[in-house]
Amino acid sequence: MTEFENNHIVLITVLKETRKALHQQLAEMLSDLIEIESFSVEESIPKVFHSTLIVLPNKFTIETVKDYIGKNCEVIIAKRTLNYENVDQLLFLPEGTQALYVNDNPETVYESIETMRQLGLNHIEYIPYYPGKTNIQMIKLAITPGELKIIPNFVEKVINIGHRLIDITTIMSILERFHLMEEYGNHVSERYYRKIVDLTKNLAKAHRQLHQVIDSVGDGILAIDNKGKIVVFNEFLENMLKIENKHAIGHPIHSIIDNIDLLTFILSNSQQESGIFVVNGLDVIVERLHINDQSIIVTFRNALKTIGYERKLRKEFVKKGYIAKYNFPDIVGISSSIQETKQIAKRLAKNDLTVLIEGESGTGKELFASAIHNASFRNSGPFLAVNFSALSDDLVESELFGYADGAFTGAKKGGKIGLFEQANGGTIFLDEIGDISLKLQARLLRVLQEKEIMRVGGSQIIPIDVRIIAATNKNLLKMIQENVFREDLYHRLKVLFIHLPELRVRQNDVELLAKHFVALSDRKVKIEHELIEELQAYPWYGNVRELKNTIDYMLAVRTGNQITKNDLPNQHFFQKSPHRNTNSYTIKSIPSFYSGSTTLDEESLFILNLIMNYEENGKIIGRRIISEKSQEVEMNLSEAQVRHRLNSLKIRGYLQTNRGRAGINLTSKAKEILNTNRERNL
Ligand SMILES: Nc1ncnc2c1ncn2[C@@H]1O[C@H](COP(=O)(O)OP(=O)(O)OP(=O)(O)O)[C@@H](O)[C@H]1O
Repeated sequence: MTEFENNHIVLITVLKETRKALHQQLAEMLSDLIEIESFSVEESIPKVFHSTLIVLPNKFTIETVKDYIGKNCEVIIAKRTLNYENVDQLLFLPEGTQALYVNDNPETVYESIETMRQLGLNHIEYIPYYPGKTNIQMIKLAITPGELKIIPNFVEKVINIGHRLIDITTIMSILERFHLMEEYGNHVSERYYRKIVDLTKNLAKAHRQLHQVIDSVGDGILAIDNKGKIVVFNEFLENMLKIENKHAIGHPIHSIIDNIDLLTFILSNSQQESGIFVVNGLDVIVERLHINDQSIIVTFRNALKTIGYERKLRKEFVKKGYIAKYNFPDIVGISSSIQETKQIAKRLAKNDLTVLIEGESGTGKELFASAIHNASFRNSGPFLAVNFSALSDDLVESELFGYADGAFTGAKKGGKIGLFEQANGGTIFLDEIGDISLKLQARLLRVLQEKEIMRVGGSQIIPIDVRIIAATNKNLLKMIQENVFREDLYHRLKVLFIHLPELRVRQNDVELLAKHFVALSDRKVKIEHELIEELQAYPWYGNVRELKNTIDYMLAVRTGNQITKNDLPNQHFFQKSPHRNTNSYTIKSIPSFYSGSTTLDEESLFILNLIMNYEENGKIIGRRIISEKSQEVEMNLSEAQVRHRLNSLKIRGYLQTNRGRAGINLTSKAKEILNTNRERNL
């Protein structure tokens, strides 16, 4: 799957009006999280988009706009729903009113009429109308979702119910695509429901039919007025709670809900605005909103069925299954650094102590953990890989430690066995250990010290026999200084230690790895020699995983039996340097061959600038000085990294080594770029 560079989406529509309406809606929901751009064919679309998440208002638009959708784009076709805010205008029409329903194509016309009927707005007789329709009835009243331009002339009165809105599941898909779901999903859905809630307030005053609007929402909705009486109780909730609406409306909330925890939650003013409860045997996500400090609105979603993301996250949590897939021979690399690391890891495998693996993302931490397990005496036991970045604290805790019978509302009967217990006799791999809360750190420390666990809400001590391998791509020492990681836990974890070298300091592994990944998919494909040189010169901030993704991409787009420089993805594909905000250079971190223009990554630019300064002052500069200077701007390049950069700059024609004198010289190509950049920065 392509990773897009920024949280950025482009909405493309045919008509300007649709663009404006949907842009406004997306902006209301998402603008603080995602940058939204929008274009319409009517106003003109300025360019072809690449590596972009494109949102289209319906499937008919694809054909019209397909030429603007370039390489590596992903398209989300929005699901649309009636704009509930505006339908109240229809309620006051007398029974049997005839109205043209006007939209731009037959399919949406019939679909919308169906939705209107489902909403209970069937006191109106809808007559389909769309451009090109034959057999037209001259009706004087028209209803349209924003398509004012195509209303036929004979119509005298138009009710514009506004453009159909993008529905919540599409909004959630967008969030998920940028991995924002876990953190912001609730928050955004709250905004969405708030709209509906505002509507409910109007509705209460208006017409009983409006309840059907509320009923059409696929979640339970309950509203309570300032006296604690129920004012809205929709059909979904009737089914969920097995209580008829007429027995709920007007009654105090406590006469309807007898689950004390749920009731307390609904009526409390606490910060927590959502929780998981068991309602009639179902796991339900309940969200609470206070409106004007007086009324309360509560939504009930079936945790497993509705959006289903909690379950997905759980799956993600134990994402790699229960078997260790990799062995030491699967770890490819001829560089001395990787060879040495493998030797050390093999020795550690024979031991049963805790291991901490440190390394940037994509350097192969999980690969090593798996190989260590397989080479250890525990290899016939389970290997469980858990990733801490995926779930909330409470869920992590119950997943890891399990819970006792009746531990909390929603706890399954008989309790649940946690991952530590499941890993008994084997190894548990705790990935992204730097992401766990201090509370969990304390629990984990106890596991390491005592080799025993206690289930959440339980009192029984359960001994466990599990080897722990932890991994981090964060600087735990720095986190200790910042008081967000416990020092005692760090030492317990780091009994044995492996550091995995970044791919950019083992340039000589690139060729072998590239060939390895090609071979994994199709042995017959060759790699062009020049491409290998380009790959070796690239800094690979996403390490081996990024190289693998790049090769996979090229294998997919190649035309012949060889992958070449022409198959390289464009610049947005690549992960940026983590240092990209630490200095003020304007030229971004993409080497020239990827962007097609003369751009340089910040580190290379920093090095070239430094060499120029030294040259201008008649001084000689070497690797050590460059490395030291890089520490001053927190770029922290080791001498090996500097050597690698210098080589790469040489290959790309920015540097030459002058045999007559010691040191390195800039080429005219480099000087030109640096001078332009200086002018730009002035
Ligand atoms: N030396 C290697 N030889 C072969 N494949 C490798 C090597 N190093 C990494 N890989 C591959 O690169 C990908 C990323 O590796 P892995 O998941 O182990 O990285 P990681 O350091 O755990 O990443 P993260 O910190 O992001 O979880 C995997 O597909 C893995 O198989």
